[in-house]
Amino acid sequence: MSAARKIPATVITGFLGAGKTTLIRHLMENAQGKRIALVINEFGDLGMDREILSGCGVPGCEDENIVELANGCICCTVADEFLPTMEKLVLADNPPDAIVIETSGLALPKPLVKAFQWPEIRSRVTVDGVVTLVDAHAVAAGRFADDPDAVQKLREADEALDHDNPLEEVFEDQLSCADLVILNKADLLDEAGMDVLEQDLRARLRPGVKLVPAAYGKVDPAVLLGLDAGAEDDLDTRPSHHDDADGDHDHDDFDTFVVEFGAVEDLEALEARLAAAVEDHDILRIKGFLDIPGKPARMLVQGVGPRLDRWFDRPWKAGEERKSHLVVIGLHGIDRAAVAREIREGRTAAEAQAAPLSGSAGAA
Ligand SMILES: Nc1nc2c(ncn2[C@@H]2O[C@H](COP(=O)(O)OP(=O)(O)OP(=O)(O)O)[C@@H](O)[C@H]2O)c(=O)[nH]1
Repeated sequence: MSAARKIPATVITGFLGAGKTTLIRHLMENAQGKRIALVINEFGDLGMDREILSGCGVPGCEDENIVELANGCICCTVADEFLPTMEKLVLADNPPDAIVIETSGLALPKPLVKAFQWPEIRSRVTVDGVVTLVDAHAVAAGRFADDPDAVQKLREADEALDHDNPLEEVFEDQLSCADLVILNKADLLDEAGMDVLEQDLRARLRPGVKLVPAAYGKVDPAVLLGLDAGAEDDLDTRPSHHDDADGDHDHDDFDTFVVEFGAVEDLEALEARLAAAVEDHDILRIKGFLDIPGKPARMLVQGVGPRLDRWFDRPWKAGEERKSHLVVIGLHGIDRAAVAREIREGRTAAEAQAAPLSGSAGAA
């Protein structure tokens, strides 16, 4: 097969909650007849993004059009999961016009691009571009930067400590691998804030990489697709914190788990408990569904750092178990039992007294 007929694959990367799923939904809504296959690489075997997309009702987002790679690190499952998935897509009787891959918000994109160098894939697919979404609001708020005081305290406690910030590393790897950067959540920053952010980020990008501001991932598909980067052929220009890792790297910086509970009678109280849990623990992301009694639809909950969004996404299906369950992603070592208890029951009186909440939400 000639290079000209390779299927273009777009890698959508970006930290947890930057807006990848939202952008993909917008892309599918505006695909204008282009047949796009979706591959989703989740962190942990939880299937939440697939569930959110297939529940959004947009043509092209049906469950059967989405392939999920359940292991958060694609480079470790290349042979078992990624290659067979890609082969199935490209060898189908009616192969897609384009492939869009949503990486886990904790994934390093370079190993994924590297996987396209495997001979079985290279002859049929090319990486059209790595599109990195940035949560402009979170970055401007310094969420990926080290807290200098905290680092100093750690250093004082342990001279030998090699302090790497896993958030910063993932974020920088995603930037330095980009062919295009979308500054998403522009609605949450003013123009001056966006300008400062743009200047700061530009210094961390490869030369010539464009920054495009956006709200809710509303970017013209013509801007996202057709970058023609052939990224698998110029990996050397995309530095990574893990270049020296020799394929042997650590997956243990982050933990993910599910908290299940019953129908939610008092939504405001739950929101206050979630806000308290986010403040008390190293929680990076919360997403899931709630059973609200008397409502025919399930409620989708999206928490990114301290921000919490919620809306009804689709009616419960006939025979579907109505349940409330939230996926929590946090830094490694997070106290799962304490988080689950706080979400289900709230802070204990002693906890509330020991650390009054800084936000507007009070402990429930
Ligand atoms: N205000 C605002 N919220 C946004 C924007 N884009 C996405 N969101 C919200 O941010 C939350 C996370 O969006 P997602 O699209 O799920 O983010 P993601 O990058 O796919 O998240 P992970 O898969 O967990 O990494 C949701 O509540 C979205 O509605 C935006 O431009 N502005």
